[in-house]
Amino acid sequence: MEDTVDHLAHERSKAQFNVEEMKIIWAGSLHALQVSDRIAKLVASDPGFGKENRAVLSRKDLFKSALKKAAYVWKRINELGLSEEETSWLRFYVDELAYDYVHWGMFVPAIKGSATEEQQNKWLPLANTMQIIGTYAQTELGHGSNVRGLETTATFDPVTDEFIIHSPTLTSSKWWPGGLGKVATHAVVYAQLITDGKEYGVNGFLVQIRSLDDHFPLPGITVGDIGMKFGSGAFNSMDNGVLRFDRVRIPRNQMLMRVSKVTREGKYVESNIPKQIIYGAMVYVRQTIVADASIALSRAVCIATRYSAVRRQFGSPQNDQNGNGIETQVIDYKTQQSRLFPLLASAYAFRFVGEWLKWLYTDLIQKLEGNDFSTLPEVHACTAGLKSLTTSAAADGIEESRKLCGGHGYLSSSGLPELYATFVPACTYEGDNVVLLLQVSRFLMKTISQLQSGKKPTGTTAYIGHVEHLIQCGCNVKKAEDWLNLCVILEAFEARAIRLLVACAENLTKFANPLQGFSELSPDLVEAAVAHCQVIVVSKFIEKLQQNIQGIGVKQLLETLCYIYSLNLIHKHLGDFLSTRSITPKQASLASDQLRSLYAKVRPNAIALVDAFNYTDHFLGSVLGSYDGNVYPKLYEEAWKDPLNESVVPDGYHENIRPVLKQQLQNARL
Ligand SMILES: CCCCCCCC/C=C\CCCCCCCCC/C=C/C(=O)SCCNC(=O)CCNC(=O)[C@H](O)C(C)(C)COP(=O)(O)OP(=O)(O)OC[C@H]1O[C@@H](n2cnc3c(N)ncnc32)[C@H](O)[C@@H]1OP(=O)(O)O
Ligand SMILES: Cc1cc2nc3c(=O)[nH]c(=O)nc-3n(C[C@H](O)[C@H](O)[C@H](O)COP(=O)(O)OP(=O)(O)OC[C@H]3O[C@@H](n4cnc5c(N)ncnc54)[C@H](O)[C@@H]3O)c2cc1C
Repeated sequence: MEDTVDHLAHERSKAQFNVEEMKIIWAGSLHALQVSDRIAKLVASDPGFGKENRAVLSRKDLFKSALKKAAYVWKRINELGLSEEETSWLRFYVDELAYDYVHWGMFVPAIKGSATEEQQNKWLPLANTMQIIGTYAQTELGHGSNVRGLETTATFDPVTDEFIIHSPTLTSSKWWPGGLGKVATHAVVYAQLITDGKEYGVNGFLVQIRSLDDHFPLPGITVGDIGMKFGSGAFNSMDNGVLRFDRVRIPRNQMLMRVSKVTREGKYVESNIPKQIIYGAMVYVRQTIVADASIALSRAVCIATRYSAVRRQFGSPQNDQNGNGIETQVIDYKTQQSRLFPLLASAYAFRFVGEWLKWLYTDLIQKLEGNDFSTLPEVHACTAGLKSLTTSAAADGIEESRKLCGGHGYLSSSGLPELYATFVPACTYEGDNVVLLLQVSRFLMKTISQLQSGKKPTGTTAYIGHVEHLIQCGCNVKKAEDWLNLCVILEAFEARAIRLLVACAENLTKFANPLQGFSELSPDLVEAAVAHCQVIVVSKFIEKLQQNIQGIGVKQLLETLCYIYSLNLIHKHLGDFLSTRSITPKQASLASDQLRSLYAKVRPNAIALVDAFNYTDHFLGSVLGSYDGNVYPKLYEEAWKDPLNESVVPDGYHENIRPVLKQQLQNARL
């Protein structure tokens, strides 16, 4: 008989805050919570969205199952007449990577951002109804980070009014685009534009790659899948592809011409729109990846927290003299708390900074519509930096969550290995995390150099305008409780960031060649960029706390999490804080003392804090993280489902086990 006991009920009863209100904070609004909750339940109750066996499917079967699910998603969206908001929640909860992620996540945004109105009117209706399926073909075998170095060419032929798309070398083969391998019918292809014998840099072109009748590649096109990727399941449901062009002709009006165009006569004409708008789809996606990071991390933390409350090891004070009695919940070990609770705090921190980044991006789009490009550099730096910071931390956090679950965390049924394998490439796609931090540092060095000309930094760099104060100020913390002051914390982060940035700027002046200086100092520049991004996350968490937060205990708990996020970072980056004299060694030790008290405050609320994510068991996909905490029967049951257990004596016994055993027996007799 099924066990219906809630093994975590006691934990839930200890919560000191209103969980339902916290769910609203996490979701962003009551409306968002209601819609997401409704769609989560819809997905969880529909067998068409079941996700059993993913880890044991062969690549072909996994891909086929992802195709089936993507088609079913599309069918249900249309049958139910879901709104755009409901649709995105549906895809989110279905939780299976397929071509539709890149179609909706990159192909459509690339057209929206880089095509003219006329082009949008032609292509968007086709894409929006999935009469065509698209991919984003930028990266090549030889070049990913260095977009300017792409080799694919698009040469204008004035005789036929066409572009000739060509892959001149092996390394110019497009490599990685998602959905390209087996599904996409069209691609936005990034290529070097050549007209009238001159090169005009990278531009986007809309190219049909497969027939809409029989799905065969069009003449001149070679296309296929790039092969198995890291981990079982995970990104292997996606057909990341390779694509080569042998002088493929497309009409001139399939160059995406919002930013610049080629006339009928072959003249290249630039508009007053910055060229970087061509990279707009990347800015958009980087912003969404910050939200993905908080989801992926919160999912891992939810699993690790629930399991840590169920799992017991060693004796406890309640034991009798013989050591008999109840063992200690591993969540009560201080080491477990010091590893787990900062991750929990980070999940909330990333959620809030992601929410703010979405606002910043929406604001940019509105400004662009009015031809105001002033915030583009800052938005580029924020999306690049926060994408880098949050994905690196989330990937590390998922792996730490696996370790927090001990041996069982290594089992596929814990959900953690696949979550890690699916999420870790976010550190690479949409820009390698180090390359992106170098972009941030370039922006910051520019901001600092402009101080001399009297330009006042604004937005996320406003603190750089207070350079004199921040270089001189000292931290006033004298006892552990003094750290419970958000202004003190923010100033310590700002002081550390600015001191690292100014040191970099000063060191750069020692090089006659600025490019060489930038390259020599790049490790320091990356560290300074991280410090700046941490200022953003901490300050946005603090801003969140200043909003009208309802519900008993909710604000207090969020404050506790904000302190944990910040003080743990001080602990982790102590070298920076000490070497810049932003804090003293004594203050560092007081921060550690305060962290211990903060962990004690979180402990009774830990389960409720992960319940506030409102994840269904279907979405979590973990026997260790299920809501009821009924871990052991689920683990036991799951093991028996493995294909190896379909037969008692394994296939191959007669060929490969029995002869070995016999030989051992014969050897022993000799
Ligand atoms: C059970 C199942 C388990 C499931 C579990 C699910 C859980 C996981 C959760 C979520 C997973 C969701 C997965 C979703 C699927 C995702 C699919 C992935 C799709 C990936 C797509 C891609 O990767 S597309 C390719 C992206 N490529 C890159 O990002 C390349 C990086 N390189 C660059 O961006 C640039 O080339 C670089 C900026 C590095 C170039 O440098 P450089 O040549 O020096 O600079 P230049 O080009 O000349 O620029 C000069 C100038 O322009 C400014 N600038 C640069 N870029 C931008 C920009 N994007 N916007 C605005 N401005 C820009 C730059 O700062 C310079 O400015 P100035 O200094 O001159 O002022
Ligand atoms: C799962 C997945 C999905 C993807 N989907 C798509 C897609 O749909 N469409 C698409 O076009 N692309 C896609 N990509 C490609 C992705 O965008 C690139 O892999 C990414 O931009 C990194 O580029 P790269 O592979 O050339 O890395 P490289 O640049 O070769 O990086 C290798 C190493 O060199 C370092 N490095 C590189 N340049 C510098 C520098 N200037 N200074 C210091 N260090 C440097 C990096 O830090 C890294 O450690 C995908 C990739 C993955 C993994």
